[in-house]
Amino acid sequence: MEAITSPAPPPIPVIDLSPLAAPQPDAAAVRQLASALHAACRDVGFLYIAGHGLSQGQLDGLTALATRLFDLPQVDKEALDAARSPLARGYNSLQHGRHSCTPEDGGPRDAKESFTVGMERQAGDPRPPSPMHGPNQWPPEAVLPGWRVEAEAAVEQLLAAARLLMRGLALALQAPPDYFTSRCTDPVAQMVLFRYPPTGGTEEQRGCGAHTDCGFLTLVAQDAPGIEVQLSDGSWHAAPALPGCLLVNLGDMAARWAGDTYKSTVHRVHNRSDAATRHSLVFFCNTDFDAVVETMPSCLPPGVGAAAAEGGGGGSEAAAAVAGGTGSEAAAAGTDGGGSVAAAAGGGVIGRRHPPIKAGDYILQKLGLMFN
Ligand SMILES: O=C(O)CCC(=O)C(=O)O
Ligand SMILES: [Fe+2]
Repeated sequence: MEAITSPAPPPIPVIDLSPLAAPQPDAAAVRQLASALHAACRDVGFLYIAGHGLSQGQLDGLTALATRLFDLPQVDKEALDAARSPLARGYNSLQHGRHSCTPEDGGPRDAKESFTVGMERQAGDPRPPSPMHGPNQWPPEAVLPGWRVEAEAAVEQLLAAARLLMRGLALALQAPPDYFTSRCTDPVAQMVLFRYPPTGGTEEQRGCGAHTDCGFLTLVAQDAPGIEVQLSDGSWHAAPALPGCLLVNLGDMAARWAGDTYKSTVHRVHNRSDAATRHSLVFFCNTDFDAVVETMPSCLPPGVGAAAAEGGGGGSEAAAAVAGGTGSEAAAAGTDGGGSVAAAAGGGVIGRRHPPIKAGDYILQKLGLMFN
C-alpha cells in the first residue's frame, strides 16, 4: 500500500478569514491574509479556513445531517433516488459508485452513498431560471423532521463562508474584493452529503477515486479522516478535520480563472478504518450560471492583462506587479465601500490565457463527461 504521510506542520495551510469579516478591516491583516491565500492556492490548491463564520456546533451539525439522512431505512432513501431527478438531485446508493467529474475509468466503484441538494428558486423569483437551478428531492417531514430546514440553513452558512473566501481570493488575485461575489449572487452550487463505509485499508476499495473537482471552490466538513491530497511531488497526504476549520480546495474553474497559476489538486477518499463509518458534507460552490470565467489580469503578462482587465478586475499595474514579481507594494486598488483593503500577493508566475467561457457552460461541459 502507498504510504500516507501527515508530517507536522501539515503541508496544507490554515488561513483565518476573520480579518475579511471585521466591520473595520485592518488593511495590513487583510494584505497578509491575501498573500497567504495566494501562496496556498499557487502551491497546494488545498487549505483549511478558520474564521469562516460557522461555530464548532454548526460544523458538527453539518456532518450530523449526513448521519441522520444515511441512517434512514434503505427503502426511505431509495424513495429519493437521484435517478428520478432531471438534475440528479437526491440519493445514490453504494451501487452507484462514481464521481460526477470523473469519467468512468474501468476501475472499482466508489464505496460511498451520497445525497445531493442543489439550488432551488423560491416561488415568484423574477430571475430567469438557469438550467442548473431546480427542485430538490427532500425527505418527507414525517420521515426526517426538521432535516430540510437544517439542510437549507447549512447551504446558507456555507455560501456565506464561500463568499468570504471569495473576497480573499479576489484580493489574492489583485482584483477588487467583490470581483467574485458580484458574480455569485444566484450561484450554481451543490451540497453533497456522503457516507463512506470502512474498508479496512484495502487499496481497491476506495471511497472516491483520484480526481480534481471541476467547479470553483469546494468546502468540506468531515467527521472522520479519509480525504487524501496529492502534493506536487506526487506524495499523498491525509487532510483530516481540524477543530473549527473547514477544508477547502480549488476546482478546475478556479485554476482556469487564475490562468493555471493556481492549482486544482488531485484528491481521493479512502476510509481506511476497520470499523468507523466516515461522513462528509461537501459544498461545491460556483458562481452564477452566466458569470464569465476569464483569466484574471494579474495572472497574465503586462499588456496582455490590460486587455483582459476591461471586463473588470485589477488592471495592468496589478498584472505587472505579479507577472514581474516586483513585490507586494504595487497593489490592486480594491475597495468595497468599507474602505480600501488593497492587497498584492506577489508571485512572479505568468499564467495561460484561456478563452472566456460562461461558468454554467463550463460546468455542464465538465459534467458532460459523465453522460457522454
Ligand atoms: O468526501 C469528501 O471528503 C470529499 C469528496 C470529494 O472529493 C468529491 O466528492 O469531490
Ligand atoms: Fe473532490
